[in-house]
Amino acid sequence: MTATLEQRLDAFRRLDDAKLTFARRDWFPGTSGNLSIKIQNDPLQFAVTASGKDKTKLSPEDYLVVDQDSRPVDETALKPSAETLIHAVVYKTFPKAGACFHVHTVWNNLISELYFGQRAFSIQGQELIKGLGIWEENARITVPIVENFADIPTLAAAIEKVITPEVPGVLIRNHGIYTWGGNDFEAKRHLEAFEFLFEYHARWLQLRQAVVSTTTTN
Ligand SMILES: CSCCC(=O)C(=O)COP(=O)(O)O
Ligand SMILES: [Zn+2]
Repeated sequence: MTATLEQRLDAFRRLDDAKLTFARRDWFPGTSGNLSIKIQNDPLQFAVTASGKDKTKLSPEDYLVVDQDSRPVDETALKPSAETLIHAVVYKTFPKAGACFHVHTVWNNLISELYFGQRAFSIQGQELIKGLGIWEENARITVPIVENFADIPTLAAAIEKVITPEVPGVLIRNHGIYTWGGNDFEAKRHLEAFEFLFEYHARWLQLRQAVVSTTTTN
């Protein structure tokens, strides 16, 4: 069965909301980023941003619906995001995922490069970890980091190997983050929590270094 017009319009409207919210935060520099909302599981169909668009703007040609092979469901001149395969991997790996968001920010890029050697970024004891749906005392999270392969099937396969149900995100080295959730509200909350944790940690390293330099030179 294919998605109804009502389902598509609802997904497009939700994508508009998420897109404008993230655009206001400058989370789509240079047309980067892509967003999707799942419409149905069996067979998989999801609405995804069209490739190369200015994501700070709204137009009638912003989204299209694709299938489990990342192919458009309808005849269209629009091209799905170049990274649609990654969204498909998320939905196939986690059938309960209902939305998947990808942004490039300075903070997520810095953390992805700083910790690429360990292939993971870990952080503990931060309140915002609860924003990821993890409520245990003094929780520690580990976000996997993959190489930024130019070949998207290779990148998608690398992501498929490292994503886990415990932590709803993956960093791509010097590229950005993919995060997901049961619906668009949850995926947005996860993205905001990740970005807070990345920025906090990067700023903490800077401040700590500044304090160490001051105390050793005085
Ligand atoms: C100029 S950004 C390079 C491609 C990318 O990483 C991205 O997120 C946007 O690609 P899309 O095809 O979804 O516009
Ligand atoms: Zn990207």
